[in-house]
Amino acid sequence: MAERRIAVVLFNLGGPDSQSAVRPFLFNLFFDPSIIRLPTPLRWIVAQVIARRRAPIAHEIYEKMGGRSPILPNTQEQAAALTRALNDLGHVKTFICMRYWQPMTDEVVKAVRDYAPDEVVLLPLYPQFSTTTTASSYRVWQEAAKRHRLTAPQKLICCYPTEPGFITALARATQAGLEEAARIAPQAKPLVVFSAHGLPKKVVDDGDPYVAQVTASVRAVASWLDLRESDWKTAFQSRVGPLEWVGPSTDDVIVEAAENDRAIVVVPVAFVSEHSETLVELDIEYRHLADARQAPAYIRVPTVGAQPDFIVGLSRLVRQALGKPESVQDGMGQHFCADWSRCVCKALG
Ligand SMILES: C=CC1=C(C)c2cc3[nH]c(cc4nc(cc5[nH]c(cc1n2)c(C)c5CCC(=O)O)C(CCC(=O)O)=C4C)c(C)c3C=C
Ligand SMILES: [Fe+2]
Ligand SMILES: [Fe+2]
Repeated sequence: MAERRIAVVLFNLGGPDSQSAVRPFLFNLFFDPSIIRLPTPLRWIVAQVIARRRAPIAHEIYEKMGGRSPILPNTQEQAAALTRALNDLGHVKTFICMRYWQPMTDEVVKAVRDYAPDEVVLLPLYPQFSTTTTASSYRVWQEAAKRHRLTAPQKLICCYPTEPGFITALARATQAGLEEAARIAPQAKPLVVFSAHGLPKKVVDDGDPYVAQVTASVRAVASWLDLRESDWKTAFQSRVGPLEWVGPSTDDVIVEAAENDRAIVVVPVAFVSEHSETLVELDIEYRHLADARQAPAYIRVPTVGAQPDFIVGLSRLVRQALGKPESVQDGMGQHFCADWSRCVCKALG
């Protein structure tokens, strides 16, 4: 019998690969109706205006990382590790599909169609579901699949905020961060600051489950580490634009912790690889805030990246979606949740 051909598609955000890509990347982001909820002609104008205004700040951010985002090479490393973890399943090929910069959806859909898979598994590199990330990637994927006649059965893994491999990888890295803080500042009480990308408050009020799922991830890590409530806080970073965003903001929490002589251990809980939000915002800007207030320690825990526990977790999700023993297919047909009892991702339907 011929080997089953499986395509695994990793959804991620993407990032500029040169300084000249910064403005078109920002335009793509702000032209997304999941990010700016306006009708098309107006959204096009608004996206042009915001991209032009934001470009100088974004240029500075990417300059600090050598003029480009490392999100693609980091995602490629995860893709290679995941392919190895799935090689017993048959002929498995992993594709990367970025939302706002290359490789983008049309190109990837055509590559997947040309691979002629028997099954396609769509795996967002966003453990927590948001209308602004997973749902946005999924919508443009479906549109492109129709356009390019990709007809193989497709399954979306919607979210996995408490997937054990993800939680174990994050908890182990946090444990190492706490040990480092104790070595640098043995006298100081540590505070673990779980930091997630924020969202406009209106998006959450309209039913986006992202913040609830971030909270589920945080509680799972805190419980793995046996932390007390006073040992940790959840905070939200990367605010852009004039709207009110969910809080508390990571910078405020860091300033307060530093002023209270806490040793700060920052854990990125919604990013699974390194990019501007970790390497610049957390490592440079927020470290500067902590140093200026003489925090006894400021440790930034690395993202889970290609850590074996995380990759095993991702491979488990793919196996579940392919209908292997522990399949958790829900009532929505093609949609799979790692933990449906906690999942409120009906926003997808
Ligand atoms: C959990 C992941 C993310 C959510 C939710 C999210 C929502 C969101 N983002 C913006 C605006 C920007 N995001 C930018 C960069 C960026 N965002 C994410 C992830 C989420 N965004 C990542 C991984 C990155 C890094 C990309 C890279 O560097 O490779 C940027 C660009 C950088 C900058 O100018 O600060 C913007 C702008 C909004 C408005 C939003 C929800 C409405
Ligand atoms: Fe973002
Ligand atoms: Fe779900």
